[in-house]
This record gives sequence, structure tokens and C-alpha cells, in this order.
Amino acid sequence: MSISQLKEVKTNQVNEYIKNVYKKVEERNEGEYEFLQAVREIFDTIKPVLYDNPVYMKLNILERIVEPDRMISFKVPWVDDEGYVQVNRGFRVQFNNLLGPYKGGLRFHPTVNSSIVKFLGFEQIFKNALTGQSIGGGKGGADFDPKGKSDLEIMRFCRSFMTELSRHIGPNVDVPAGDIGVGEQEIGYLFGQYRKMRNSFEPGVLTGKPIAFGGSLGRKEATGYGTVYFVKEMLEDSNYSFQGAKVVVSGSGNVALYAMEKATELGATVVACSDSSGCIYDENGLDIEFLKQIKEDEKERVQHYTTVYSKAKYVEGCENIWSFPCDIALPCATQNELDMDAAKALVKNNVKAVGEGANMPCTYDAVNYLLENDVLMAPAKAANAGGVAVSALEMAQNNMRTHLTKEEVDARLQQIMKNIYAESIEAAKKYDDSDNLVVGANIASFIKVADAIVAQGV
Ligand SMILES: NC(=O)c1ccc[n+]([C@@H]2O[C@H](COP(=O)([O-])OP(=O)(O)OC[C@H]3O[C@@H](n4cnc5c(N)ncnc54)[C@H](O)[C@@H]3O)[C@@H](O)[C@H]2O)c1
Repeated sequence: MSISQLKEVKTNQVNEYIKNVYKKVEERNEGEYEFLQAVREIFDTIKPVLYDNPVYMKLNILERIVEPDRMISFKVPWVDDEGYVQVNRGFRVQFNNLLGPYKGGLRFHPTVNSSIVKFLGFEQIFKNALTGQSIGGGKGGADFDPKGKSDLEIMRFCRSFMTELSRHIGPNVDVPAGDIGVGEQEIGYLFGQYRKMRNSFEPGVLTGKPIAFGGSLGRKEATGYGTVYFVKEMLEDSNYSFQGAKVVVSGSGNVALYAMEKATELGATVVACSDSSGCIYDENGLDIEFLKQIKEDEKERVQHYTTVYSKAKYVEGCENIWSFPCDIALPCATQNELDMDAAKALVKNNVKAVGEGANMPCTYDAVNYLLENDVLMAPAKAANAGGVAVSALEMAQNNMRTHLTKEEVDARLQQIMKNIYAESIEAAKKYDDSDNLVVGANIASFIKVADAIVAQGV
């Protein structure tokens, strides 16, 4: 057999293996579209690794990586302010703890279901591996909507949620954190209940805690800042920078606010942001401090911004955010918020770079369209890994009963984001002969996890 025939046989074996495993994943996870999308994104990009390392196929790494260690689903009853009992459904997926305790946030949002939790948990495995820290992959949440609930209702919900979750987690077992709808306040209530249930003060069981009982300085800012640090590395490699760039950011929650803050600090003008109702736009730049006040303290909608800044424009409908011209787009709200129409609008307006602050914010087609049109693309599992990386620093500080300063945390975060960028670009060049960071981040992280599976046996 000639060398080219041999290569063809090997390529066919890889394609066949991936096709067969993906078919099984579809059958086993019927209707779980977000999870299937996340799996497909990984499978599509790791072919060259399987080609070079057939042992991964022999040991059936793909089928082992897509099946969570366990998926926990539980009832969360709680009493509302009118005295009625409400019931929500809670989830925790423990994907794998090959590299460290299961680690990943909790999301409280009415759309939470097993597909969302599994897609987030699956992504988390690879993101956490990229950070280079000792953390495995997990995720959780509930279909509880904190919007419009009183403080007491949120507290009662959190306490009921933790009553069940507490039996599945621990500082060396599984360490949840925040995500959409879960910030410092919710983490505080969850921690309070865990402490009561265990009669033990174990700060390392949750991250994103208030500073007073074991939280880390710089954690709140870490995901947004980290996204901007990663995009900065990517831009510099193409002789671009944030300096003088027009930036559009979707969302106005934790990730979005601190991405806007850091982009502004680096000389960019943030012209637009959004919430689930609509967008605000000001070509002269948004006042980020005022936005933080509106969202963090006053818990208002972004529309409120225009009551003080009358020159800013409010546009109904969050999907309109991508029609504002910009050089850099940072989707920081939620999954699949940037679709093909949005990608086309961005390309038409000459966008140079897209940095994913949210998890899987771009649809599968949109990612490919942006790449085909030479838009620099910073994929979520690399770009937004700064949050979980600083969570791992929080765990380390809790273990050692010590505190890093904000400056120390920020310096570590910058170095971690630089390392993730370097590893991702190196993998892209080695396996894909390109600068495609989507491929690079998937491959760099997949190899780490696959090697751990091989090393630890069946
Ligand atoms: N918090 C973290 O540390 C962290 C880490 C990594 C990734 N992420 C991801 O970042 C994203 C945002 O998380 P967060 O922690 O900032 O949540 P958050 O609850 O603080 O904020 C979410 C924001 O998005 C808005 N929103 C929801 N749907 C929207 C839509 N379709 N368009 C525009 N705005 C919309 C909400 O109004 C809110 O302002 C999620 O995808 C999350 O998984 C968060």
C-alpha cells in the first residue's frame, strides 16, 4: 500500500470512529441540542489528534469523555412570600474529576434543563484543563427564575437547593460557583446552608464567596477581565489592539460589566451593551461606572441608562446588539445569542475580532462564517477561562488560609490567559497548520484530558 493510500485508510478510520460515537451520543441524549452542539464542536476539530494517536480510538476516549460520571437531578421545594409552596428542579452534572475535584458554576434561569447543564459541564472539562490548574469538570443549576423574586424568596430557594446539593459536594469532591442568576449573594446563602448541614466551616466548598468568609479579591472581575486579556493577546498577534477600537458587548451582567471595564481601561470605546429586553447605544462611549451602579446596586434594566444619558439610544430586542458597527464584538450574555444573521451583520460592518465571554454564545454556523471571513475568533473555553482560573486560586487560598492581594490575583490571571493563548495557538499551528484558535483550544485541552484518561486506566 502506498503512503497516500495508508493515509486515506487512517483518515477513514478516524472519520468512521467519530461518526459512530457521535451517533451513539445522539441516541443517548435525544433532544439535548445544546449538549449535542458542544460535543459536535469538539469532535469536528480533534480529527488530526486521533489520526496521530490511534491509541485514543483503541481506548475509546471519545465515548468515555462524553458520558458524565453522574448526572444528579433533584426536587427543590420552597415557600414564596404569599405562603404558597413552589417546586423547582435542581441539577448537578459531575462530568469528570480526572484533573481535580469537579468544578463549575450554578445557573439559576428558567431555561435550565439537562441539556443546558450538560453542555456547560462538557465545555467546563476542557476549559478547566486549559487553565493548567487541578480542577475537573462539572456544572449545575435550577430552572428557578430569580427575576422579580424578593431577597427572602431567593434565600429560601438557595437554602432548599443546598439542602439536597450538600450531600453531593465538598472541597475535595465538587466545588460549585456562580453563573447566570447566581452571584455573591446567592453563593452566601448557599454557603450558609452548607455550613449548617455539615456543622463545619469549609470555605473551599464554593467559590465566588464574599471576601469576609473566604472569597478571593479579583474573582468578581476575573471572567470579564480574562476575556479581554485573551482577546488582547490575539489582537497583538495580528497587529491590532483595543486602543481606539469600537467595542460592542452583549449582556450587562457579571462577565459583560467587567469586560467593558477592562476594554475601556485599555483604550477602547464601548459603544453598546444589552440585557434580555434590549440594547443601549452611544457612539461616544458608555459610562461603565454608571452601568455598574444600575446593574449591581439598583438592579435596573439597561433602558434606565437613557434616563440620565439622554443622547444614548435604547433599542428594544436584545438580538439587535450585533447590528451596531464595531471593531470588536464580545458576546457575554448567553448561549447561541450570536447566530448566522448576526455574524453576517458583523462581517458587513467590518468587525475584526469576536471574543466569547459567555459560554457557546455563537452558533455553530456563525463560528464557521466568521472564520471563513477572516474574523479573529477567541473561543469561549479559552477566552472565558479566567473566572474558573481565579476560582481555583480562591480554593488554594482557602486551603492555605491565606489571601492574595487584588494585584497578585490580577497578575496571575494575566499570566494564565497568556499561557492559554500560547498553548492554543501552538496546538493550532501544530495540528491544523493555522491560527484557528477554535481548533487550537479544543485540541490543546482535549489532549490533556485524554492523556489523563489513558494514564488512569479503565
Ligand atoms: N460568571 C462567571 O464567572 C462566568 C464564567 C464563565 C462563563 N460565564 C458565562 O458568561 C455568561 C454570562 O454569565 P454572567 O455570570 O455574566 O451572568 P449574569 O446573570 O451576571 O448576567 C447575565 C446577563 O445577560 C443578560 N441576558 C440574558 N439573556 C440575554 C440575551 N439573550 N441578550 C442579552 N442579554 C441577555 C441578563 O439580563 C444579564 O444582564 C453565561 O454564558 C455564563 O455561562 C460566566
